[in-house]
Amino acid sequence: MLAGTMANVRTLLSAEQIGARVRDLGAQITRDYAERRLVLVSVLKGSFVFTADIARHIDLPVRIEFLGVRSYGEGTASTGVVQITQDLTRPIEGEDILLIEDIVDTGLTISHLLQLFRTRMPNSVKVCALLHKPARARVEVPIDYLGFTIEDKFVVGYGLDWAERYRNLPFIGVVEAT
Ligand SMILES: O=P(O)(O)OC[C@H]1O[C@H](OP(=O)(O)OP(=O)(O)O)[C@H](O)[C@@H]1O
Ligand code: HPA
Repeated sequence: MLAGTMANVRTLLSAEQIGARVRDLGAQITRDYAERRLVLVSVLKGSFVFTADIARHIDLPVRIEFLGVRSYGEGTASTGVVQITQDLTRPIEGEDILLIEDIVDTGLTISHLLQLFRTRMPNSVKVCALLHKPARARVEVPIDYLGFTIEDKFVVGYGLDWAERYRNLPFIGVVEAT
């Protein structure tokens, strides 16, 4: 394919479907975290779109932190090595942490982050993921707030990339072979 040309992407979840689910998740989080010290930790880069959307449906004075994590590189399979590329800017001791993930695929990233965060003495750590791909799970991880369970396909859009491209698509889709 030519650089700068959009591939054929089959829609799996439309912008409307995602929007409705994100609104519901935000309302649920608002109810569950009333009177608590909620910190959303956006697991970059993939979660930047989901974080921006869900944060605006949480009616609480949340703190938002960003954590840079990478384990896929240019390919479509996890390297199994979870690399922190940018850490939080403040301590999280005593706070209620909600990790915001675009996708739980093998589960290796979230599993690593849960272990890391528990050493930092927060009051609680929970997981909010837009997508879950159970067919590829290599470790079981708890997902406290889940948007959608999806089939075993490599997906792009709404923050998710393929070799750093397609994050800007407003829907979630599968790249079709041409
Ligand atoms: O459950 P897993 O198999 O660990 O996969 C999930 C992780 O993989 C992706 O990140 P990636 O390493 O591609 O970095 P990116 O968010 O910068 O695209 C995604 O954003 C999740 O963080
Ligand atoms: O299906 C996927 N798409 C994009 N990034 C990913 N990281 C894990 N799984 C995926």
